[in-house]
Amino acid sequence: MSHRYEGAELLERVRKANPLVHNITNVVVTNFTANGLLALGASPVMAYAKEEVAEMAKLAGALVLNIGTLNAAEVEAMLMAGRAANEAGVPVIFDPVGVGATGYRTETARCIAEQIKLAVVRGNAAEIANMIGERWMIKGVDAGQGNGDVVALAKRAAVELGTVVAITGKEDVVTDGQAVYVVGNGHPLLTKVTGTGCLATSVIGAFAAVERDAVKAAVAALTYYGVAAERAAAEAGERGPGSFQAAFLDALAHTTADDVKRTGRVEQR
Ligand SMILES: Nc1ncnc2c1ncn2[C@@H]1O[C@H](COP(=O)(O)OP(=O)(O)O)[C@@H](O)[C@H]1O
Ligand SMILES: Cc1ncsc1CCOP(=O)(O)O
Ligand SMILES: [Mg+2]
Repeated sequence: MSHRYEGAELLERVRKANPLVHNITNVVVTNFTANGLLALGASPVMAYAKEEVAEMAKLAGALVLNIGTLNAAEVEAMLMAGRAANEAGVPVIFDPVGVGATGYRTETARCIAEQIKLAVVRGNAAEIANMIGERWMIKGVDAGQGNGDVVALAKRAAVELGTVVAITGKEDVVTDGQAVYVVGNGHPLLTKVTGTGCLATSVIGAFAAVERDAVKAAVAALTYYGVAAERAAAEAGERGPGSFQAAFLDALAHTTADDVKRTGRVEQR
């Protein structure tokens, strides 16, 4: 069964609603994330101070937490923002960047997952595995993509974490532990531009702001994202990662619901 059409409709809903997405993210990807959300048609804000995060999270359509360059003050702010979002019914999306690489990242990510009700956790296969104490190879080395185990991993993680899990890679897997969707769109050049995973997480946030079914939101977001990447690669891929990055921002703005309908590849497993 295909959810392409529903996904296309969600893209239009995001653009109509222009949802505020509150990001507490890392220093590497901040500008790219804001520009990517603007290109999509959402409204980004980055706010980190403990004096204001709760207020901002309550105002937002979604809260995105990303531990890419974490430190103690930021983690404290994430927990405050997460609690406020939970109280206000604002969906919280989590990107466990680099979990498994250091004990601090692993402990922090698990603490956030325990204390905050998360709508979606989005990471690569190694990060999601390490979230649930399974030791997969760290990014840069094949973490199991293509051998079918990613679906099983995503289901185990969704059950254990009690949330929707999205594992990205050559194919993206989205599951709540029961229904499983695999998105085939994307392009290898995405792995040559830093922040494309982090931006994918924030784009899921924008879709979750307009769709409370987190599986639907994540599938629609990642399909749109992959379709835009294919368009950018066709436009500028020959020139390399720099041109691709600019073309990708343009494609995020220009990809329409109709493009997603025509070229989105979503499969239910
Ligand atoms: N080999 C690949 N082919 C096509 N798309 C890919 C490939 N690897 C990753 N992607 C896409 O790149 C984006 C970022 O995913 P990923 O690289 O897994 O995140 P991260 O940077 O957090 O590790 C996702 O949209 C994903 O679908
Ligand atoms: C390079 C780097 N180092 C800490 S966070 C970060 C960005 C990671 O972004 P992504 O996971 O989207 O490639
Ligand atoms: Mg990442």
